[in-house]
Amino acid sequence: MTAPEPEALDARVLDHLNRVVESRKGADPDTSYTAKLFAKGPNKIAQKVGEEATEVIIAALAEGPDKVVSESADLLYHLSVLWAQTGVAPEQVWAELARRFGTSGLEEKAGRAPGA
Ligand SMILES: N=c1c2ncn([C@@H]3O[C@H](COP(=O)(O)OP(=O)(O)OP(=O)(O)O)[C@@H](O)[C@H]3O)c2ncn1[C@@H]1O[C@H](COP(=O)(O)O)[C@@H](O)[C@H]1O
Repeated sequence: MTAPEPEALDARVLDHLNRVVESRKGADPDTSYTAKLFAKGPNKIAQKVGEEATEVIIAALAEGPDKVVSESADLLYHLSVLWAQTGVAPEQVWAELARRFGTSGLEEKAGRAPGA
């Protein structure tokens, strides 16, 4: 799959990335990093998401905005692999984000069951 069209260089790039990631299921691990991650399994994929999240934190606290950009891209890519591996369609995440519009985070927190 080729790069997205220039007019899609906004959040739609995530949909393009997710399709590329899905297309790597069953691909040759010698020619695809994504296929290699799928072959290593859920523990490795989850570990990579944790590592990349930590790298975003380090970038934000000590390395500056350019590094935040590149580490965020690494995190979103690995999250895309995790969604594909767990059978989550990106549209489910988009729908959940959309559902939350109009509800303040403070309001949502106040409505949680005790201890949740
Ligand atoms: N966006 C990405 C992307 N971001 C980061 N990475 C890879 O993620 C890895 C992260 O680097 P690390 O140093 O943390 O990982 P590592 O030490 O090599 O890995 P481990 O030893 O921890 O497994 C690097 O190999 C990066 O190249 C990505 N690999 C692929 N993509 C996208 O996925 C597409 C398909 O890639 P392939 O599956 O490799 O064809 C690419 O065209 C890109 O669009």
